[in-house]
Amino acid sequence: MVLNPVLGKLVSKRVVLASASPRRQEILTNVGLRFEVVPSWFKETLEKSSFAAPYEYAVETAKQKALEVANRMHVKHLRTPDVVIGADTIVTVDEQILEKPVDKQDAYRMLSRLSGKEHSVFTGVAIIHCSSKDNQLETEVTDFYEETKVKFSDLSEELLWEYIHSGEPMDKAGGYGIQALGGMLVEYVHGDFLNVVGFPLNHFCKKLAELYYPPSKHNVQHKKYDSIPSVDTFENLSDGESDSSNFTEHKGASKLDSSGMCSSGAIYNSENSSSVRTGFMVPLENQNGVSESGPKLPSKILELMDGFRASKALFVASKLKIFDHLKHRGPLKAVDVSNEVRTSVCGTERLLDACAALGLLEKTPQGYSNTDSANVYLTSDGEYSLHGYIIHSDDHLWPLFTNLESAVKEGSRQNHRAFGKKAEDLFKDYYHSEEVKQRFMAAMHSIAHLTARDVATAFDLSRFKSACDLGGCTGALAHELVQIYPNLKVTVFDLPEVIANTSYFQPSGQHMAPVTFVSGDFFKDNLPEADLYILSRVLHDWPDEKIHVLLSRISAVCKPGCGILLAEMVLDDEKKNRSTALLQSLNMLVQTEGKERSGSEYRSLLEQHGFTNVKIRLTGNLLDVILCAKT
Ligand SMILES: Cc1cn([C@H]2C[C@H](O)[C@@H](COP(=O)(O)OP(=O)(O)OP(=O)(O)O)O2)c(=O)[nH]c1=O
Repeated sequence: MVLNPVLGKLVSKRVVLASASPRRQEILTNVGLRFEVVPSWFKETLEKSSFAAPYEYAVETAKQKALEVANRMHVKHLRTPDVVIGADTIVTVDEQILEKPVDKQDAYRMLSRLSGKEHSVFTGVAIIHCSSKDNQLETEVTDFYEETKVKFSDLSEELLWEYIHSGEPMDKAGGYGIQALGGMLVEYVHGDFLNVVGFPLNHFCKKLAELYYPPSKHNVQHKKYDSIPSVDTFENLSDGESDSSNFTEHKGASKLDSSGMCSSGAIYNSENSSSVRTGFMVPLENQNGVSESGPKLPSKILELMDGFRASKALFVASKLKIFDHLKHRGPLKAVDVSNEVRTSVCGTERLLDACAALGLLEKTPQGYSNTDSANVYLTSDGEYSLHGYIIHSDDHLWPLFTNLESAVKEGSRQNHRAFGKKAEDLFKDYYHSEEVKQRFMAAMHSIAHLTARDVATAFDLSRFKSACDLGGCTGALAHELVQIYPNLKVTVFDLPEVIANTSYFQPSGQHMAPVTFVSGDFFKDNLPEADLYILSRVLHDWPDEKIHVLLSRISAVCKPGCGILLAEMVLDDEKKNRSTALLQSLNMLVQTEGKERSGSEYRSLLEQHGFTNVKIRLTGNLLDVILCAKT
């Protein structure tokens, strides 16, 4: 495998990717590189006009991103990394630099400029080698850029807006993602595709080859690597796929490293005395000083195997309210946290370390503190707190999921096994035990609040004068709707036990437009009159028979032109791509008679009750939105 020697040079180094881009992380993970992710705080505000060419801007931004992380890690965490990688992707058209759109209008402006034209995508990359001398950070910077040309077809206004409403453009340079829906806009690509997605892997490998395998004296004519050098270029390294005599296969050489990772495989020997490490795994040296390395780590599978550990660490830290304590009192040492939350010091320290490694906390010599996102999402009073949903996940979903195997075998919910109660009785508990009710409502509120803006703006709803959110619970979506559409009167309709407990969740503020709460059962009682009926995360609770009952009741009170708005995780028609939604469907299997459905399945259910013109928007947030009208 000829590429291994290049990336293998990074195996023994502490490598940091100074980027929050999930695409960059994926590209580098896919080739087996092991690295930490520390997103850069460098603000992308360099003066563009001061650069002679656009790529210079991208390269300088990449450099500043990486240097910021190198400095921060050195100063703040006293952990100097060996190598920090930074990157910046820009799109240029008509001599203008396009970065990520700030809002939907900005995305529209960018995409309409790109329509029907060829443009360039530049990614600047900086590889910073760091060392520490007398406690001073020393850096050696290598940088480069890659250009790829992309041509868009002519984009109609409708397609353009549909694409913008999908939510995909917002975190991407030029306002599109070639790797997903944006691929549909592209007529041709000239150059490295991965460069467009955010990281020019091929050029990166060539750069590493230049750095780690400079041309030898007898080979000086090769000043630069125009291709990724084959192993021969690396001073007669043997390739595992060649039949060189230096290659010895060691069957059964399988060991666990300290992190529990398994490595097995071949030994590669080099001509000179220093052993050359190939493969992406931490090499194991045998008695002759020859390093062994095995096949590429199945990192995705390992991540899935460990997934439950990470979930449980998050659940326990949330349950112990560690994020709340750290928000108000941090940074705190492990011993102080354990005193606050009355837990063992050794257990708490391990939990805190795991949370820090998972990116939920920051660890410094002063102690542990919350990351920004922990403050926003994990504290119980954070602006978009998910605390309620996390506790619900731990107390309710976790026991249900431990019975997934039975659910799959039997094809039905598992409340009786998980809680010793039938689902119906459990449902009564939701509303008769104060504690369970509050927990459930807090969980529903968490998700509704977090998704409300995207649900409310997925379509222009300004033509509706009144809306009724059936099963609208705490009114999180209703409040968002009245903010966005000041002329819309919104009623929340839910069971009396729910309505009686909504006051705790109401937003404060003098200028909040009112929302009306009405109690009732949408399967039995008269539905309030409205132009638009909203069902958010309701239909997925029920089997088709019950949905028909509900839709026929809505259809009976809906006048022509009135509509239904559904907010659900919508599966793709082939049910193979949207893993979050597919896992949510398993979640429905273990606890309800419902399931997640595809766009076509929702369309068919709605059309059977006279609702047509069914439009579906994928928001890119947790919930997708479907709008239809009664004919
Ligand atoms: C053009 C294009 C860009 N992109 C992405 C790559 C980058 O992640 C992003 C450009 O923004 P960048 O500022 O380069 O990167 P980022 O903000 O995502 O991450 P960071 O600054 O922390 O490194 O656009 C795609 O995913 N697909 C595409 O087709």
